[in-house]
Amino acid sequence: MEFSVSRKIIVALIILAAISIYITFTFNSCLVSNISNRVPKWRRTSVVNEIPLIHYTSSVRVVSLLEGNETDLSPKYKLFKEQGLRPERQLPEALIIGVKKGGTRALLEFIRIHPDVRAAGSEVHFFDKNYHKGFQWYREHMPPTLEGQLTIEKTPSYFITKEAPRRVHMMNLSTKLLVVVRDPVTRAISDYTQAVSKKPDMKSFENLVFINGTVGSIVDTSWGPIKLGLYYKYLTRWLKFFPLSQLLFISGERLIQDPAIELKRVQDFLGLKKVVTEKHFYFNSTKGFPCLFKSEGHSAPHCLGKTKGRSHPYVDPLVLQRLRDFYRPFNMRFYQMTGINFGWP
Ligand SMILES: Nc1ncnc2c1ncn2[C@@H]1O[C@H](COP(=O)(O)OS(=O)(=O)O)[C@@H](OP(=O)(O)O)[C@H]1O
Repeated sequence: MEFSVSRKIIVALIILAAISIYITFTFNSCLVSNISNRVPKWRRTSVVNEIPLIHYTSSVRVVSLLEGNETDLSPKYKLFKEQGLRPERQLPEALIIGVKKGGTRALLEFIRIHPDVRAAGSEVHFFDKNYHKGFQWYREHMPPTLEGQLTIEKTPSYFITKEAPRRVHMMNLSTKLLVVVRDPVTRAISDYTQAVSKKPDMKSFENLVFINGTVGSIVDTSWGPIKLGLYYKYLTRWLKFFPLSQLLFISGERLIQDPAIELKRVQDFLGLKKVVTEKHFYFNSTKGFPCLFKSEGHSAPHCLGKTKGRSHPYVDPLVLQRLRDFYRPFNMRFYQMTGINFGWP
């Protein structure tokens, strides 16, 4: 009898437990389904996914390596990208500061063949016209480089800009300075040729060289093409800020006759391995100038553009002689200052 009572109690307890389990389960499922139905569809994705998304978008900016004002598609640059290297823009360590019409473009195009050199393509005019824009602006105009690569820029007007030596010194007192110089008489004619190509109604060279326009009278040193040939004067300013050993003078004449010799001097001066050699050049008889077998931008042989190596107008030999006599003492002074006899007539 006792046994049957306790059996009834156990059965009753089991039934009670089963009922309570059923009620709890049903209630909870209703609750869960209710909550999920109230949450808008766009929120029903996993919260775990949202965290990294927000994190990446807010803290990591995906910047194209080509971002900036220079679109650099050079083979050297593409190679860096392919290798997963991150080049950065640096202020130049070397500058081609002049002289205008000396052969500065040729020098830049020749030296930039070197794998350890990267150059700003166009003249940046930072130390003369754009100085107020600041060094950050200047850096942004430089090409991206890898560690160990040298950044170079050329703006020939730096040589004659009064404030340029102090400004370059302020940027980096170790800046290496390259100056391509050329016989000031030929340089003046080259300068005039460029000016007359833009303004065809200009007076003749002979007319502009002399103060009252007559051959044999006083040379007009206020006329830009003449004034710029007084190299000693501009060099004096640079030597107030830089030792002579930090400047390399390249002969514009030899850069045409034997570019490899001048390029050897340039590579030594810049502390570069001798990579650019005679193998890179050939003489193009149509152009009348040395040209490159290949370079950064071209894989085929090519010469500098039409504005380099223009034919000069005929100039009266008397005027030429008068100008040579005028420049001689100033050239001598320049030879003494640099320790180089450039052999100008
Ligand atoms: N390889 C080669 N090809 C063409 N031209 C050459 C070369 N090497 C030196 N040059 C001489 O460079 C002169 C132009 O000088 P710049 O480049 O300094 O001119 S500029 O100041 O940048 O306008 C340019 O002057 P012009 O002959 O009066 O045109 C050339 O004589």
